[in-house]
Amino acid sequence: MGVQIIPDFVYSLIPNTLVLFSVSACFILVHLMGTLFRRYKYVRRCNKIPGPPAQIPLFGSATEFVLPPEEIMPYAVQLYKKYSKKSAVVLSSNKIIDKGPEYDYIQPWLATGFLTSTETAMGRHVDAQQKSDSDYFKAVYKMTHIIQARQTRPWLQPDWLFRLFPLGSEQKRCLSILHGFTDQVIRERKNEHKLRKTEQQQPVDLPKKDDDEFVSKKSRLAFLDLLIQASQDGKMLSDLDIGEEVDTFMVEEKVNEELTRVFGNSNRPVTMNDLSELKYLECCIKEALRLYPSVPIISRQSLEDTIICRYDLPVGAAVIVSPYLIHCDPTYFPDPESFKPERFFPENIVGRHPYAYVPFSAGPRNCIGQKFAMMEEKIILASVLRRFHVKSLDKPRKTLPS
Ligand code: HEM
Repeated sequence: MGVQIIPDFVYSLIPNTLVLFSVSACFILVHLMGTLFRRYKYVRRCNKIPGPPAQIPLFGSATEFVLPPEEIMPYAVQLYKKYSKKSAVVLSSNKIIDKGPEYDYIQPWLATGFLTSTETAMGRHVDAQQKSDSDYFKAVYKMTHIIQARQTRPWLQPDWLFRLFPLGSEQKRCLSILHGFTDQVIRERKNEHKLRKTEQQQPVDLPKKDDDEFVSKKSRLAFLDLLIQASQDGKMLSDLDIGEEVDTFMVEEKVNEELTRVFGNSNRPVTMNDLSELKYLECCIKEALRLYPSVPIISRQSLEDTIICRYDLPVGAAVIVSPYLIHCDPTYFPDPESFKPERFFPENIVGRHPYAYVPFSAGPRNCIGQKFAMMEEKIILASVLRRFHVKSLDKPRKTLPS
């Protein structure tokens, strides 16, 4: 039987290791207690702000939003109706100016390619609407789902922890599809540019493109007869459906009248002067941004302790402002679900709360591109509507989530 000899210095190390271990454990414990106590004080301060009571101590109301993505907005509407008794101006504050952490989860996708990879904006057609099952289309939806999940579930928020969950590997897979597509688009566009350069060096007589014909008023009116025919005595389209189509048509008609007044029958490009004339079109764009704000939720984080509406908001608190909810508030926009460009006529905006309409946010962190965006939309819409009669295949939103 062999005898194992343990050197003396190993014995001398054991008490030292024990001491080190105990000191570390104490240190961690004290640190943990301190963090929990700070968190307790923080949640206690936040709980004085009207809102749903915390379900799990120390989590505050964060767990309220651990819901399937499609249920988040309807629930937010309920909370808004219940608790939004006072209007507080958060967006103009210089203390609540930092972007909230909710944006971090969009970063891996948006920062590296989302803006350049949407559909036909880059001149390449994804065919997503026809091929709704395309990998790209699925990846877009999956990514929005993952972002929402991370925004509402604290355990998915630290990057290292998120990577351990199946959603972490799912995100990796989606990003490789989305970025792969972007890279391909850029490659193709570069090749096209190269080709065009070569063509320019060897000029050829291209056949002249036919001028686009305006859709005549007569044929636009025939559209109504078509609707009535299509209704087949209410079997295909109800009176309500026809009514909606007629409302849409009336708006279109007004836009078309304005376009005809400004451009006549000319096919000339849109000028800066024209843009200031297209007042009704501008109201239509504003109304569309009211009902369907591109940024439905804005998140901010307070830089220091702040008082809002007499409530104490501790430093670091996340504040969510929802243009989507504000825009649907009947206090500011009666009959909020209806598309009524007239709401934005100068006489109708008199007296409206200056923060009741915030599709471009407001205050010190508002959208720096809003004038450009409005001009761009006007030019594109004017150019398309002068030549085509457009009909959405999507039904307008029927009812607000209750
Ligand atoms: C209809 C089109 C657009 C809408 C609805 C829109 C809306 C918004 C909103 C709501 C914000 C604030 C987001 C937040 O604080 O979380 C924002 C920020 C911003 N937008 Fe836009 N935007 C549009 C087009 C543009 C364009 C065309 C540009 C650039 C040319 C642009 C540049 C920016 C920038 C740089 C910010 C960040 C400002 C900051 O954080 O200080 N936007 N936009």
